[in-house]
Amino acid sequence: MGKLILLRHGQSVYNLQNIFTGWTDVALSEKGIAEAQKAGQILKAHNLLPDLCFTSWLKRAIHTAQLALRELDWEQIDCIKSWKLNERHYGAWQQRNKDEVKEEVGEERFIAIRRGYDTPPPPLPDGDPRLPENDPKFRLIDPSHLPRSESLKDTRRRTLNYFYEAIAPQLARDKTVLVSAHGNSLRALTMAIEQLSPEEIVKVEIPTGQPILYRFDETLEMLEKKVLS
Ligand SMILES: O=C(O)[C@H](O)COP(=O)(O)O
Repeated sequence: MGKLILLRHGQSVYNLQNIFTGWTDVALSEKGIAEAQKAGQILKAHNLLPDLCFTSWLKRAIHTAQLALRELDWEQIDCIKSWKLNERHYGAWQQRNKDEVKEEVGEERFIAIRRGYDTPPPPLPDGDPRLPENDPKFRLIDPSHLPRSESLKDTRRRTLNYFYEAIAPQLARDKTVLVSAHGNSLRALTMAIEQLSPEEIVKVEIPTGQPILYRFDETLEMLEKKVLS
């Protein structure tokens, strides 16, 4: 079995401003660029040269992969992009300040939605300019698949389908695979890989720009997890 490296994008400009991002396509901050470059240096120090990479359709993840691979002097590999690795869709919370939302809904509901498993944020209403169908980037996707809000459970369904369909076969071919994605799309994958319960996933935070290495047995059971530094 190959090796899997999960990498959450570097800090984005919305992370910096404490704003819910979800499918909003924002750039990396200066710190985020430095974190992505550092991730490449960390991979180099551990002698980890990916055979191929996967990213979402969002530029903070795409740029993180590119910056890390440039740092590794390893830009020739294929980078396959899928919207199924996008961040969880944060519904009507997208583009809103996290503290203001917390104040409005109360801490308990805020944590249940933000870190819990099956409660989505309120969905985007009809006609909202933040709806994915208004973003030309998503014009090729069947509109019935485009979310208006997602729980972690919804995010897990699409990321895990993609994992088994596209990523796991590469691991079975002994490839070293880099996946550059997002806090919650990676929490969804982590939950499945580490077989965590809905109660356990509440406490899991994925740091920006820090590669996480997994090794598996022949049946894709996790053998080892290492947070690389
Ligand atoms: O989409 C976002 O706002 C962030 O990427 C992740 O947000 P969270 O840590 O609040 O879930």
